[in-house]
Amino acid sequence: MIVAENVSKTFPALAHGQQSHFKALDRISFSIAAGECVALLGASGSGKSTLIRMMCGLARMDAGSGHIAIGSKLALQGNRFSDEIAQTRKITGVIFQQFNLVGQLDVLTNVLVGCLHTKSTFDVLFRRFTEAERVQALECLDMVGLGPQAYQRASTLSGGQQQRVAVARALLKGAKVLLADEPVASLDPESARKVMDVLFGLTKELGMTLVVSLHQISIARTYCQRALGMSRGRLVFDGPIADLTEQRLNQLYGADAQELLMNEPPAVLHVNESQSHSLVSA
Ligand SMILES: Nc1ncnc2c1ncn2[C@@H]1O[C@H](COP(=O)(O)OP(=O)(O)OP(=O)(O)O)[C@@H](O)[C@H]1O
Repeated sequence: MIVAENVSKTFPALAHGQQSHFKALDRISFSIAAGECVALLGASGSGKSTLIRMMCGLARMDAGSGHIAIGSKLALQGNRFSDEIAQTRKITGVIFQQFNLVGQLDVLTNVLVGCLHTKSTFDVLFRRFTEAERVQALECLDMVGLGPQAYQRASTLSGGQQQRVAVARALLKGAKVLLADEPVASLDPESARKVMDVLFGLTKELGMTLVVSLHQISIARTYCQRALGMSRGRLVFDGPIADLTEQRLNQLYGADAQELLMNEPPAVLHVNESQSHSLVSA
């Protein structure tokens, strides 16, 4: 479902007052099968967000890089967007740490934003949505446990609820691939658990592919079977999350590994795959 081949990204930088460059991604290659749930791990600055931005087609790679394909369509090739990028963007939903909701609009309208790519500029400007779109958006809100909040202003929701609205928006878009960039980093443990339950439960139920960058190892261990581990722009681990030994965590996080493990919240209970998403409470 996702293939990355030889992905590199260099940013301009200053070193000792001189123009220089900084390699944020260095020849990254991996492939992810449909339906997989993969944790993207690594210390701050290791390149996780940059990689996610490439996968969702928000940024270009270096000239001479390989390619990124989503759902057998080419998104990026070398330093250019592919002709097929509209198709890869259409099936890719992105969830950021900072929810990206419009606070003064109601929750339902924020979800309806997920279908903007199917509408004309005129409809978008005047927020003209069909009854069918509204019904579908309400269904998506129900799926993340927020049906009753549909007509509340988005700004009145808690952080965890706002993140679930972002998930509902990706569902309405009909995304087959979900890329989540630190979706629970700013949430308390209980809200984080609810958001991860929704993300994990729905992606399993709908057969979506999930790549989620996380700072909390315990959350990654609870929900994901596989991890990609980044260090200084390089992919240094790709395998079952159970194989992430202390030695490998030291490689990923360096001197911060011990502190990170000591500050980990207790592992949350693994959501039962047969549990319905309707169990999620507001
Ligand atoms: N637009 C940019 N210009 C210059 N450098 C950048 C730019 N974007 C990212 N970088 C650098 O690239 C490196 C990787 O950044 P990135 O945000 O991908 O890391 P990350 O692993 O997601 O970190 P965090 O976990 O803190 O979000 C960092 O050193 C960052 O400063």
